[in-house]
Amino acid sequence: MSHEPRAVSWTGTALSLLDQTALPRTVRRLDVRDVDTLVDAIVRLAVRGAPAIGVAGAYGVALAVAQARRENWTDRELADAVARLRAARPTAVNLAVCVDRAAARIPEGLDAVLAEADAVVRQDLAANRAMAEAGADWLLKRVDADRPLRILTHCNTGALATAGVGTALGVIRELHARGLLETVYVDETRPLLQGARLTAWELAQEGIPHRVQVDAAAAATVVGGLVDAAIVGADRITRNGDTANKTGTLGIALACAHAGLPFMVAAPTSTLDLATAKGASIRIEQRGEEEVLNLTAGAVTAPDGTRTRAHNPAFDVTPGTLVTALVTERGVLEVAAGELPGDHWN
Ligand SMILES: CSC[C@H]1O[C@H](OP(=O)(O)O)[C@H](O)[C@@H]1O
Repeated sequence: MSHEPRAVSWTGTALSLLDQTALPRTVRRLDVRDVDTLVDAIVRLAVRGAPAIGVAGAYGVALAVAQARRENWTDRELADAVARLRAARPTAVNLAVCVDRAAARIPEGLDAVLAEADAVVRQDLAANRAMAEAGADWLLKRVDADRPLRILTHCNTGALATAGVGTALGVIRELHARGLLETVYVDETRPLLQGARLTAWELAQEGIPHRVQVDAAAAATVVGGLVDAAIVGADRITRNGDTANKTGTLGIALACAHAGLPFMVAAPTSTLDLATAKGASIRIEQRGEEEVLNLTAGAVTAPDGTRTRAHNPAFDVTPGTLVTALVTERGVLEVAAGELPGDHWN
């Protein structure tokens, strides 16, 4: 799949979302014309992925301005709608940053808000391209293999999570384009299966060789020498390089450290939260227990929810000391070796 059709696009009067809850079985778009429908779409991951929800948030401010005009909202009502949009999901920093960027343009009118949202898209497209190149260059130098590489990835970090070719999946696409990718081990990424449903769909569309594995297999895949590196995305990176990403990421980083393999994080600088010193301060989204308990595979269901509870943190935090390389559009930092984002970018 190229990055068309895009996960998020503005039609001129509505926000068009590729409904990621329906993929891969059904490809359908949602035309969203009001803020609370967009908030709901973000909360239930119809649109998801840190950069993509940043884009949706920026255009969501334009929806709010148009809705305010249509429904004669007061300034307070408009501000409240923007606040609901900004708070839809707490961990990915891109949402708040991009909503704030677009909201700052409200006094100039709808066209200015749309121009800011368009700029968010352009910047993410360019960042994706830069990260794909830089990440592939760094990894090929680091691994120094005379053969195509085997990569493990987690969740979905591709065109469905960004405005372009992806973050970690952009690096993987670049390796494939250079003829230097043997295969991708794709963690299914329970409970919502972003890997098995979305990453597999993107890779299959482009004939990129891959195999889906249960999340619990990731450590043995790494330690067993089946891959040369792991590349993941991020939702929020603090000043010391601590990285919030989809639950399960920390285990992969620990396995890579144990196996002496590169653990790479690919994220645009729009995912950096340099105002936060370390990962312990990141608010981790706690999602509904039903996502864990409603096991759909094999029609197995967990015991009655009244006694069987579930723990469903949407993300975990990987210490920067386990991040071999942080790939951004501004270059690659070897965080574990002491090159910290907070020291390099203000
Ligand atoms: C391009 S990074 C996408 C990032 O967002 C995902 O989370 P979710 O599917 O809950 O939005 C995951 O953490 C990915 O690494």
